[in-house]
Amino acid sequence: MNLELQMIGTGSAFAKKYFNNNALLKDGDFTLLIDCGVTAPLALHQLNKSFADVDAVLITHIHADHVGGLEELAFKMKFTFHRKIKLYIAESLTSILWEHSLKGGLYQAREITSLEDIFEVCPLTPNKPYFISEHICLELIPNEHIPGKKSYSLYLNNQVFYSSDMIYNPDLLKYLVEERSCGMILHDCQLEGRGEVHTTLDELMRLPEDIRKITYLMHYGDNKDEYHGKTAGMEFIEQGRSYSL
Ligand SMILES: Nc1ccn([C@@H]2O[C@@H]3COP(=O)(O)O[C@H]3[C@H]2O)c(=O)n1
Ligand SMILES: [Zn+2]
Ligand SMILES: [Zn+2]
Repeated sequence: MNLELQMIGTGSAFAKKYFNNNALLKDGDFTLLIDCGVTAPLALHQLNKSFADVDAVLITHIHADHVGGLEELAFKMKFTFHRKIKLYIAESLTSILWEHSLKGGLYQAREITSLEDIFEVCPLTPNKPYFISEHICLELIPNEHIPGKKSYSLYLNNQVFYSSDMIYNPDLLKYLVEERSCGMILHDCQLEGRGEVHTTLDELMRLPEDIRKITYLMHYGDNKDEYHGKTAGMEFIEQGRSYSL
């Protein structure tokens, strides 16, 4: 596939040791930022990067650890870099993102009155693949996360499933592996407590071995190190490290 995935953060929403669960997906010179949480500017800075290195941003759902850095990104693009990058987002979320999340901070008469004043908005229809660069094919898969709130997982190049935030859905994982040649799963992983809005480690440990073998854990809490060797063979994705896909 020849893509590189670098998690700029691997933490759960309120983790303090890890940044928000956001990623850079690189296809040669093209860099997609997958989610842009509150900590994204600092996370990039600590990797000697900045929003200047980002060519497009994709949003999976509207929670601060996934969109909270967009205000800074937008201001930087508009007034520092003078560049409009592509915003990939489910069509169902475009007006919600502006009206309920970004407008309060970004609105400026005659300058910024809509998402389109900042981004080249690319609304995506779920369950439909889109080539967004030469080698990145992206599909949004609707998932269950928060009651009444739309949120999406990603399926990359018909091979890699990126859960973003979702409750346990083993049937979806089995379907992707058995019917759609999925060879890698990056899954959110709540280490403790009941999985009311996320998937828990206990739930993932119930998956069949062939699925666990290709499952990597992300969006975890600060005490992740206590769970090394206690994950039924599933590896933790490491913040800052680059993975070849
Ligand atoms: N019903 C809810 C809703 C939200 N939350 C917490 O808030 C976080 C928002 O970002 P997240 O990454 O989806 O994780 C959520 C829960 O930690 C929660 O614990 N229970
Ligand atoms: Zn989250
Ligand atoms: Zn969330």
